[in-house]
Amino acid sequence: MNESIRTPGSHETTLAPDAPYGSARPSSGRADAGLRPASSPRPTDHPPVRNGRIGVLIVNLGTPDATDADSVRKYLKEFLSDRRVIEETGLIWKLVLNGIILRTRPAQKGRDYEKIWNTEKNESPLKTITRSQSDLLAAALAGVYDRLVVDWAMRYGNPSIESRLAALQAEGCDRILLVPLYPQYAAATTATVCDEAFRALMRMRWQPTLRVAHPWYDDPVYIDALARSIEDELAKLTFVPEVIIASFHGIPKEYFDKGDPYYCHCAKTHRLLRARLGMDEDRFRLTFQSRFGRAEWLQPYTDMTVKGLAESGVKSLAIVTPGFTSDCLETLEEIAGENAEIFHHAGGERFAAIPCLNDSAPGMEVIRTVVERELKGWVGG
Ligand SMILES: C=CC1=C(C)c2cc3[nH]c(cc4nc(cc5[nH]c(cc1n2)c(C)c5CCC(=O)O)C(CCC(=O)O)=C4C)c(C)c3C=C
Ligand SMILES: [Fe+2]
Ligand SMILES: [Fe+2]
Repeated sequence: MNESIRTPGSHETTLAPDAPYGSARPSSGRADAGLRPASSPRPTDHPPVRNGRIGVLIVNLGTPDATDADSVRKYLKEFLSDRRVIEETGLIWKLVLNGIILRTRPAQKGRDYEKIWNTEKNESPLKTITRSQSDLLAAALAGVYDRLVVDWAMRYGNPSIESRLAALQAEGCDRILLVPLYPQYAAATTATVCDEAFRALMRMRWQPTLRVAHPWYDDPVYIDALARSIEDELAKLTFVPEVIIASFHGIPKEYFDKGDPYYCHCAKTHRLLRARLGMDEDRFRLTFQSRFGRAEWLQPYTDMTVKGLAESGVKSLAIVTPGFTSDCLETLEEIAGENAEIFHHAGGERFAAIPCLNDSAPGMEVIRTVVERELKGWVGG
């Protein structure tokens, strides 16, 4: 198991059938005894199966194992071959993916990952933070519930969802709460975590019962945690930003047109957070970042907004990224790096990127609230 696991020790039970399978004592008294042909084989007991524990698996998007082009290519190939992410599956897309994207992007992105890499642990910040969230969640719940095992996985790359579900099952978890770490639902993020988990279950004889956490885009605990963290971070700055942008990862506009609720979830988070911070729409903006490919994505785009604000005379700007549960390439490199540069080039003077909730106390309060709510009926009274 990962380091984060709390092992409840003696609480597991080892399940064996109440009587040897196929026991054919002539008058066993069992209701089905008469149904078994006299000549039926008599296998021995099935192997002991541990059960009775409850698993919590938190899952984030994924990240390459290293910054070299081959590692990034492997990660991007898995990611961009997911039909929940790129719905286009035609020959032209396959040619573009294999002939252009996977030839050029891995080296480029590898250099970007190098800028933010956690050299001490030799892994990306997304991995470091997700592991820490799992460890802290396990510690917070340790004294409250027995029989609980907390673990973490990545949708793409390692540790895989399949490997951690198998590990939880081997630990005796016959009920598992899956927590895709996305406050706002999108098919490209939340649904693909569920797809992957259920694909793993397809290969299991005795499937654990699975629950999936509901997205928490409008949860008062989440909105309050964001607001408190933004207020604290703003108080640390040497300037008061004229404008604050709430930048969410985008999706293609076509996915929204087809019914994905992601835009609505982001818009609601933004509206509630703006109200909680007491700011008007000019001061606290909603934008979408990380556009990929040439199709239209959700608008307004973050980079164009940042440039436009600087060009129109805004000198100080802060960007928050409430859709990311932890800092990653998209916040540390794209926002704190690229967008800071765009702002300064266009005439801006003071720029701040506000950290994500990460494994901070308010951030952990959000994850813990979501988990405890979803565990109701499985634990406690
Ligand atoms: C937070 C929600 C996210 C949504 C929605 C999302 C949609 C989405 N992403 C891509 C393409 C890429 N995203 C990449 C990185 C990345 N994306 C998210 C989150 C969401 N993506 C995170 C947390 C990360 C960072 C991972 C890390 O290691 O730090 C990348 C990889 C980097 C790159 O090559 O630019 C791609 C590609 C699409 C196409 C999409 C919606 C359809
Ligand atoms: Fe993404
Ligand atoms: Fe809607």
